[in-house]
Amino acid sequence: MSMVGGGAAWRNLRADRSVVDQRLKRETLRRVARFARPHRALISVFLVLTVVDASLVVVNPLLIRRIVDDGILKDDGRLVTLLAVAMAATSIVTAILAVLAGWLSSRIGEGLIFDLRTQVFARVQRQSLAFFTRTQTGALVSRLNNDVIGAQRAFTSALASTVSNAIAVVVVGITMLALSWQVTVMCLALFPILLVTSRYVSLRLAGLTRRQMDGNADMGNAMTERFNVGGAMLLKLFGRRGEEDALFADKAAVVRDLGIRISLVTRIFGAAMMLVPALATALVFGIGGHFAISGTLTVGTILALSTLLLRLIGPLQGLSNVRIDVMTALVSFERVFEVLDLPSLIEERPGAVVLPHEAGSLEFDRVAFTYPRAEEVSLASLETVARVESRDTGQVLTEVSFRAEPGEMVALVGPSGAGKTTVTNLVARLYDVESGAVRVGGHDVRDVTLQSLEDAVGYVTQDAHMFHDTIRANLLYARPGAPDDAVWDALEAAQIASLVRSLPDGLDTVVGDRGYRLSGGERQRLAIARLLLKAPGIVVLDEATAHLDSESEAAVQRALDAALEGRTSLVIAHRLSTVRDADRILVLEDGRIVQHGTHLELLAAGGLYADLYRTQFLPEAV
Ligand SMILES: Nc1ncnc2c1ncn2[C@@H]1O[C@H](COP(=O)(O)OP(=O)(O)OP(=O)(O)O)[C@@H](O)[C@H]1O
Repeated sequence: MSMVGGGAAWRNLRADRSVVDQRLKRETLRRVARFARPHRALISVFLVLTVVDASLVVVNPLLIRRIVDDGILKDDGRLVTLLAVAMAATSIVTAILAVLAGWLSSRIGEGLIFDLRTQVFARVQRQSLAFFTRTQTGALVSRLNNDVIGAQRAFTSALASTVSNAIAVVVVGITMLALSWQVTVMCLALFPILLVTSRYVSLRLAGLTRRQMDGNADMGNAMTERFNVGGAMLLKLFGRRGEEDALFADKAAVVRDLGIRISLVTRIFGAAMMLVPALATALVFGIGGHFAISGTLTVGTILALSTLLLRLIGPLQGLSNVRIDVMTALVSFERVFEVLDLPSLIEERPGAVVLPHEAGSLEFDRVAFTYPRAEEVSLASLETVARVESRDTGQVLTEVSFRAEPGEMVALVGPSGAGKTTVTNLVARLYDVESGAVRVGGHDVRDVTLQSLEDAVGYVTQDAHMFHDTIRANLLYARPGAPDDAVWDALEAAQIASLVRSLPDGLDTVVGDRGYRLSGGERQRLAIARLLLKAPGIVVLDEATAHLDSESEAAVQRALDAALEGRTSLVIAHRLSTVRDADRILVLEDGRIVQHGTHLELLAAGGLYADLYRTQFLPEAV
């Protein structure tokens, strides 16, 4: 048992036995085989090496027997030397085989992890926005990491240990029986003790380990929630240090107590692992010794038997857990497949047409919309991840119809929660309508390719996200390969060039999470520069509500003028200048358009717009 060490046995002990009760679908096995296909040459070589290595396990005990019986006891010095050299050679070959097999196993395993990871990433990336709003992405990522690694084990540890253990048990068992069937049978009678103990321990450990993992997760969650700026601030503002200390101590105590129990159970198992072979060895020498005295066994045979015995324990114990090992790996595969099979709410229709880049008009035709519920978008098996929420948010948009001709600006106004952001989300299919249609350039957005739609529509949101990367990389995200001239032109038009020029690293300044901290206004102007590089036909814009000082306000305004110039735009308006300039204003209330018209028309008509004007737009002007 040189290749698969005790580590596999330990992992087995901690494995969750409930997996064995799961019914395995034939389709899963077929898909697993499909995943393994590209690696089949490596897997075959690996298996051959494993078989050779497992068979070599009996060579040295047999050499010991010869060395004692024919060499030492018969005073044959030459034979002793020869056999000792043979023993050393066997050990060296075994060591080389182990290294080779380890290398192959990691190539297979890592190759498989790579295949699974890249496919899962691609699939998750193509999920609809709803999936990300409903799923705790951090938990999904760690869960998938574990499952991908669990699945990989099917091919390395599980496969290797099963083959190698089975071969070792057969070869060692036959050799022992051939040497002395009486002694072998008596020794084997002791092994059930080992198997029963290992079963008991694994049952206990599986439960305890699961609880410990839950406890650790609980503790981790408590820390991550409180050790970020938001959580830490809440804690300070409410002066809850004492209670928080006590709560955390409770969680930590659970982990401590479980740690002690796990260690105790582990030690019981360790003691049994030591005791059984020790008792069996006593039997070999006790009974074998008597046989030797009566002349039916040689001394060398007894020594060979006792050595073989020790090499039988690991494989026997490993085989008793094969089912769990294989099933655990396959269940991991199933979980990964589940993600790979997860349909996205936003899929491209077969035969979708390419939307022309300059597609100008935008039309909402009797649009109704309800946000999807958690169970519609997240994974059932990720029940701890998907926040179960049965509450239906109800219809958010009802009968929304309007049209923006090419080059027109339509402004959306309305009280908070009226559905303004929701309307903008439907333009680039971040969500799909429930009924009615959204048309861009006369095409229903569901009939065009996602790529061409995403190219035709550009967004600038209030809190424009930047990757933790350089300004250049963030801008080129909109148009890979754009020359520096184009980047600077966009920065100029977005009124942010002088700031970038003043930074020591210029375009190579790192922004985004933990990068150079941009102010709200700067961030929005950078986002506008990104949009200008992309140069979409339609622009969706959520104006910043945060109060900018008059200088950056003017800069943002000039940047916006550049961004909207000659483009069809849908703007969530927060500024008086925007509503004044808009070709049409839509007043939303509770998901319905209650008024529409130009600024002057609406003011004259009175009603909600006139109220909003007085409370929202007018104070800004004074
Ligand atoms: N991801 C979501 N899932 C479920 N409901 C949502 C989601 N996003 C928004 N809602 C709900 O939809 C309604 C409209 O929200 P929306 O964000 O479109 O309003 P808004 O007019 O943009 O408001 P504000 O001016 O405050 O940003 C709200 O009642 C809100 O609770």
